[in-house]
Amino acid sequence: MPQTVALYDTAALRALEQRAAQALGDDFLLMQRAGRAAWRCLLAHWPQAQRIAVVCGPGNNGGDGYVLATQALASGRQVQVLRLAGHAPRSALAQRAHADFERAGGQVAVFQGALPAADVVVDAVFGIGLTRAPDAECAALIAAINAGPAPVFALDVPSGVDADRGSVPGSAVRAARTLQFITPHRGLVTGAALDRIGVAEIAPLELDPALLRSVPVAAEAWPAGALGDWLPARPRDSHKGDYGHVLCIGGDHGSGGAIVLCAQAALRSGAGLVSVATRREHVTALLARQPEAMVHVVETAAALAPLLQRADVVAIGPGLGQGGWGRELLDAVLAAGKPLLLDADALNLLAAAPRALPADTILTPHPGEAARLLGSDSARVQADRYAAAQALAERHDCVVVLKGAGTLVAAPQRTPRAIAAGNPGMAVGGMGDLLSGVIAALRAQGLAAFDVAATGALLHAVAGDVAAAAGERGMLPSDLLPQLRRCANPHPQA
Ligand SMILES: NC(=O)C1=CN([C@@H]2O[C@H](COP(=O)(O)OP(=O)(O)OC[C@H]3O[C@@H](n4cnc5c(N)ncnc54)[C@H](O)[C@@H]3O)[C@@H](O)[C@H]2O)[C@@H](O)CC1
Ligand SMILES: [K+]
Repeated sequence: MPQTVALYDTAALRALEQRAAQALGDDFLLMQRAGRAAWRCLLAHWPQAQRIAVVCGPGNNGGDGYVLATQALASGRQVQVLRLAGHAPRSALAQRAHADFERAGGQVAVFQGALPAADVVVDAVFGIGLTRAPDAECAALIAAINAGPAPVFALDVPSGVDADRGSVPGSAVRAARTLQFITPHRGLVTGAALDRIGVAEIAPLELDPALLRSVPVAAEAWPAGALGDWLPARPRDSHKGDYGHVLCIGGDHGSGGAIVLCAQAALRSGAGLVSVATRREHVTALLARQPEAMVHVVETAAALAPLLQRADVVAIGPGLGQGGWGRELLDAVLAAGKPLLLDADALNLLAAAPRALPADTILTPHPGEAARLLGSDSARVQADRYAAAQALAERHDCVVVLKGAGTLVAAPQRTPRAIAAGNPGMAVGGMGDLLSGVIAALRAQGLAAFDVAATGALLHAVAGDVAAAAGERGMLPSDLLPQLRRCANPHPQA
């Protein structure tokens, strides 16, 4: 069964590169391994390709490209290497790889605005050494790579993507496949990178695994297969009291749907009991839709008090609004000190009036909400999702689930986790309300806050992927409800 996957940052990779070069006695060996592994990967996936275009940059990523091109030449393929006028090989290793290519009879053309016709285009412009947004000339090269009909095979990183942050500071190559060298990069599992990377593969370059253990892990990716390791068991002699009582609070005037979805998701994720505290006008519709929910009219904090007492976990925010009603209920919830999840307008209320949160509170912001909590803007949050999630977790001493493509889970002093599941069909109103219910239900089943945040986000994403089999466009949050049940039971008993 696939487990979580260790992800590394570029600082760790640089350290590894140095140690590996020392161990090997010649740092060019690693580049040769990279270029050759890339050539084997190209052959494995595009065995019919005869015309190979290789676009090389000035650094060692370009060097990998020259090694690949030399291999392609030796195999008798038609090879066209090109680069920008200003991208002559700069590093000693790239110069060596370039010299080998020329010695083998290869020629390098300067990019004049168009790429040659090719069956595969190899992107070796920039790897982990990207330091700034590509300038206009480089952006034109990237645009030409993206515009062609040929599939793009990126070496190490789709050029223009920040391998640590997952952001695209200017323009970036959109690859069909990316072969990462040595380790998976932490940036390539979140944010804008996900729309550039295509199918991701790793070439470990025969490095001693002990070397890899000598550098710190920057993040952990949680793929679908990890879900079964984290979902709590359901003993055969258990009863509803063993699975906790979730209280969902929200649904101000005109916003009833959000709290219905939250409660339904909590029920479909295995909570023993689910209560809802909402406005009177939503009660009938909610009960008609979901009779298993215990629905309470709560117009004041006083009416909430007995419900809070009975709850094991509280989820507040979906459809809560930012008026007096929502504020009063949020204040009462914070004072109660129960295990807590804050979402949507509860987060906006917190941003407007910051205050201490109970230990292990879980926040589930989208980038806009995270930005409001940080006094920033969504573009800056998206420019470094890891940093934003960590800063928010530390500011409020809580667990943060930063939603969006490649959802991140962060907490103080913990290695961040990146959810390696989910799809753009989930970009629709109401999906976040489901996530609140899922996480609250799993918390009620006894998981610790940091683990429950990642497990819940993964369950939600995997259910989204199963539901998307019928089509991403037009997928609704309620389409995920039956899939939540299916995915929350990955090992049905015989
Ligand atoms: N780290 C490792 O262990 C290994 C690295 N290898 C390759 O080496 C790469 C890293 O090489 P480098 O450190 O030379 O970095 P890159 O080749 O990614 O790029 C660095 C070069 O590009 C320039 N540059 C950066 N951003 C630019 C921009 N926006 N516009 C114009 N020029 C820009 C820099 O000034 C520098 O000359 C990896 O991605 C990988 O492909 C492999 O050879 C195998 C082993
Ligand atoms: K590249």
